[in-house]
Amino acid sequence: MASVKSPADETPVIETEKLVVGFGDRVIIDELDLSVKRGEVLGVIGPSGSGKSVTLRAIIGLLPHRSGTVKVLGRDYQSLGRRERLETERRWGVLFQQGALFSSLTVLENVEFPMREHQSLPAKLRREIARLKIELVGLGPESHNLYPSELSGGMIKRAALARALALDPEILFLDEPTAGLDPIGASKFDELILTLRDALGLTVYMVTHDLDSLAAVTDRIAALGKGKLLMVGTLSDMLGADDPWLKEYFGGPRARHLTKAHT
Ligand SMILES: Nc1ncnc2c1ncn2[C@@H]1O[C@H](COP(=O)(O)OP(=O)(O)OP(=O)(O)O)[C@@H](O)[C@H]1O
Repeated sequence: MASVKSPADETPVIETEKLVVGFGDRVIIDELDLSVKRGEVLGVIGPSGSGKSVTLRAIIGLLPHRSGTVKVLGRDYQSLGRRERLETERRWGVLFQQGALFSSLTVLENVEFPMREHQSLPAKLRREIARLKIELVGLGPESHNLYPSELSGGMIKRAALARALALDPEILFLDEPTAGLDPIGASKFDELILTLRDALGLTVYMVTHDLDSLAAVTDRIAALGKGKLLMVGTLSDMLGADDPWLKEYFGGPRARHLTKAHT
């Protein structure tokens, strides 16, 4: 299990306090308190539409919040000036649901992109670093000059992960990283996340619906429901939860093997 050798300590690197996010007259996230410790992998689950992606986007500053605070690496992002924001953004990498690679750039150019934006490195060095990141995520050199439309789903995820790692982040945000992958591809991706976490000391915030991924990768799980935190705890805690949605989620036929392994 991931939790056995987790290097997590108690310092929160992501912290929301009474976070409220809404659109028009709809409140999507309602006074959410959530904290992620350094070095841990937190899985975020919840029914479709419960606000998992909205929370992620609010934490990384892509969505404004109405009230409450979001602190990442000890800084309240919303109160930062432009320069400090850019400095903070360099310290995290994001893997969006569909990969969000630039379709007009090759894999190599996509991975170089954040370095172009945030660093002033000589072109040769930038290219060399991009090659290393691509190798790190398990893509071969034959992928370098391919465009996103020429990649398989698994390759897109890996290329997007290489781009998320381009600036040597401390935190990795993953939005459904294994969605759309076949079970073998998904479990390889899980292994990759754990290897990277252990090798690079990353903190990982992972939104997922994937039960196997939750079991393989996470140290703790936060369950959202109707904009609130239903529960936070280990997989074993989740398997013993009283909440009706959690009972159904972890008690359903797809979760039976987890129940056998963890209770
Ligand atoms: N830009 C937006 N404008 C208006 N409403 C939005 C916007 N983004 C998200 N929402 C609404 O916020 C709610 C939560 O969306 P979110 O994408 O966070 O759900 P989710 O929990 O990630 O769902 P899923 O598991 O299906 O991906 C949904 O009702 C969605 O319609």
